[in-house]
Amino acid sequence: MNHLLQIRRELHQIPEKGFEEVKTQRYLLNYISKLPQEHLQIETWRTGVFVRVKGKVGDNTIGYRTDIDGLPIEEETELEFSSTHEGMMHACGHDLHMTIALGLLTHYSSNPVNDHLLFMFQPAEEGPGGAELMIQTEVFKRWKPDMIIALHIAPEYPVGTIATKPGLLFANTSELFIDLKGKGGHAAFPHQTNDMVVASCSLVTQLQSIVSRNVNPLDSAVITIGKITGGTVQNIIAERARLEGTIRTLSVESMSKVKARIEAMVKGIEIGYDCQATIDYGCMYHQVDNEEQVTSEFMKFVSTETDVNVIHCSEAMTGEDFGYMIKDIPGFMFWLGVNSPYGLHHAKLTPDENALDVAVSLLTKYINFKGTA
Ligand SMILES: CC(=O)N[C@@H](CCC[C@H](N)C(=O)O)C(=O)O
Repeated sequence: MNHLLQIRRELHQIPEKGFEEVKTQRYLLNYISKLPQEHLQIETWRTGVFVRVKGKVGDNTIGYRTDIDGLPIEEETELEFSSTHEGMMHACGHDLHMTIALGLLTHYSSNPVNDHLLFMFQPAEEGPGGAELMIQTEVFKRWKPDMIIALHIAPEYPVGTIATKPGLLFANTSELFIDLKGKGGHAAFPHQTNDMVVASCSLVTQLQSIVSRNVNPLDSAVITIGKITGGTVQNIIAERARLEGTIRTLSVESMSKVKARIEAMVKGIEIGYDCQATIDYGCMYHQVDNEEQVTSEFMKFVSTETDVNVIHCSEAMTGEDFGYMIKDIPGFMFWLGVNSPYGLHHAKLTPDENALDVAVSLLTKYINFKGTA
């Protein structure tokens, strides 16, 4: 079997939650330990790994980041190499992202370029967020890259397509957890209670008006409530309910505005339903803002390649904590076409593995170009 396929399939079987990527880290370290070590320096950070490939001249450092965590989804692909971890799946392509990073590292471990390369295997992209913490480490500061690259698989594009743009690519995100506490009681005596199922339904409905009525129609925002829990059994009025969701905005300012409106509505629910509410914003990610010059240069580079097609895409409401890595260091992220009928975060996501060779080959050419310039 093709070497990259084998890595991808082995990693696919062991998806783990953010900061619990113990087997994944062991797999990565074991793989890296078998590469020629002469040019490599390896450091771990929590469940992540840094690998530096010392350059031949070594004034500059090119960073390459992959995320390594999985998602709490029960896989339904029926692939023979499906997840062996119940209720967990690599449903956002991080198994492919890691494989591509290992493919590049394998090549550069015996073929270093002039520049140093820094590979970052970053935990917890799906939450609670590893990038912001990883760049605060002493190791990152010591090996600080001058530019950083990352990719994300794109199920909607065919294999051989790369899509990106200079400037804003991914949105600002904030998780959203709202807990409501009222007064439970007998289903037959609603007048003696404050029903948190009714309160939560009303709140979910009200939240829908924020994007349609409070955000400039020429701007964009999303409020998604992905999970509601409340109550205990069908004939008891629920004392508690919890809403879990996420907020997405295309500007930092809109995020503050959306949050202010949510807070006002939650206050209204407290008064209207005589209950107590708490809001927790969980993890928040800074927008992915591709640096204009390096992204344009990359797109131009890809356009000269005959076997890859580059598209100037629109920004997306997805979030990525990679945004923190390129906040102060020039860099970019791009979409890699993997042609899956099912999208990201879907239990039947089946990326076309031919995209692995496309990415490794393209990025090897690009890093050679940048790293020997
Ligand atoms: C690429 C991608 O799908 N990223 C995730 C990031 C999630 C951040 C956080 N857990 C949240 O839900 O806000 C995404 O859902 O866009």
